[in-house]
Amino acid sequence: MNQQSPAAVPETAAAQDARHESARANGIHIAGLTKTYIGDEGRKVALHDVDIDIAEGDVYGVIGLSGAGKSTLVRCINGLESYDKGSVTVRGHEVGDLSKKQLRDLRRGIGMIFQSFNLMPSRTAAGNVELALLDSDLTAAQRATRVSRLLDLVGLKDKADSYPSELSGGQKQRVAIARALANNPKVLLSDEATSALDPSTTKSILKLLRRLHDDLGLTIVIITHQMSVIKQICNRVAVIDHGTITEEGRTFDVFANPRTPLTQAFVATTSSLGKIDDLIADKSPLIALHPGQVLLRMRYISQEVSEALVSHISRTFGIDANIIVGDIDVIDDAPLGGLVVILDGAADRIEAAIDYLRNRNIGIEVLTA
Ligand SMILES: Nc1ncnc2c1ncn2[C@@H]1O[C@H](COP(=O)(O)OP(=O)(O)OP(=O)(O)O)[C@@H](O)[C@H]1O
Repeated sequence: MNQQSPAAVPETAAAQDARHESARANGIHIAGLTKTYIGDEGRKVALHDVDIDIAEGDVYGVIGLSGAGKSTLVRCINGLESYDKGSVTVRGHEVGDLSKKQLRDLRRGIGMIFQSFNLMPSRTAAGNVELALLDSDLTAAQRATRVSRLLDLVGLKDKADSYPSELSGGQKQRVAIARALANNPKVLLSDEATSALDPSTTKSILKLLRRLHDDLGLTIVIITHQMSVIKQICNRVAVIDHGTITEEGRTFDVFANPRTPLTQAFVATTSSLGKIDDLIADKSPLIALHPGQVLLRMRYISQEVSEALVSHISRTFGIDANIIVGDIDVIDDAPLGGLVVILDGAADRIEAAIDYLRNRNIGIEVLTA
């Protein structure tokens, strides 16, 4: 395993401390955050004891199923929702302690984009972007120059005079991004911004966000229920389940070694290795196991090709290893290999082979035994 990508090197305690400090000073630091709603159906704990450090410059993903608490988290970050307990600091300011005016200033420094774009149908693309500047000290001419520059930034200069009804979903989201960047925010919150878009438009919007992140030094928080979005753009991810963070880490690490069943299910949606779950559910003859055989899913830092890994364990432990599926992902610029195999041999030899793989930092899931 001689992969040299930074993502392949284990995260050190010093790196974690540095992230923590960056989150507190210039990013988003969330500690012990608890939010309860009191509604017609009684009390509903939407967030429970949430801790998250989003360092300056992160593209940080928060993924969860519907109702997990993602939007509540975003609303706590930009001060639209109060919280019962804990702390939310954005660029060093405790959101819950801010006055109304300070909150307005905070929100000006946080751009937001949504699934539904939230554009005014009666205003052109330029008019929608200009809306975000009406509170500023800029003159009409200065606003027009800035709007034109923003539309250029998102690749829509020629659509300045088009109305939302004349734009595609991807173009509408570009207008919304231009509007979100109008006041030079340091932070951009994206709440399911690509959920209504087809995969290729999603890809182009994520590419745009990545470029804006790189060029403008933005910190971006991506809220999504799609692991493919996390895979394409985020350097770090938190999995939220029923208001609790169940897994958190570098995107590469989470994909290489998903720990909880929910995260494993999310990861499975993005790779052909996930197809094996359908084969199991369908009781496919392809993976019908004889007594003593074990079906194994492995994820490993690529470079070491699948065949080499498989022939090595076969030779060393005197077992047969049959490859069912193999593929390579690229996550946070680092390749991640995956393989599903059936192991066949003496039980203690198979166990020794699995121990060997685990000790070599290969993510292992025994699917059926
Ligand atoms: N204003 C409210 N009053 C009462 N309960 C609420 C309110 N807003 C959200 N909830 C509940 O809090 C929980 C978290 O909701 P939230 O909208 O944050 O989840 P989500 O992960 O964003 O879901 P989705 O992806 O469906 O938007 C859900 O059970 C929801 O029903």
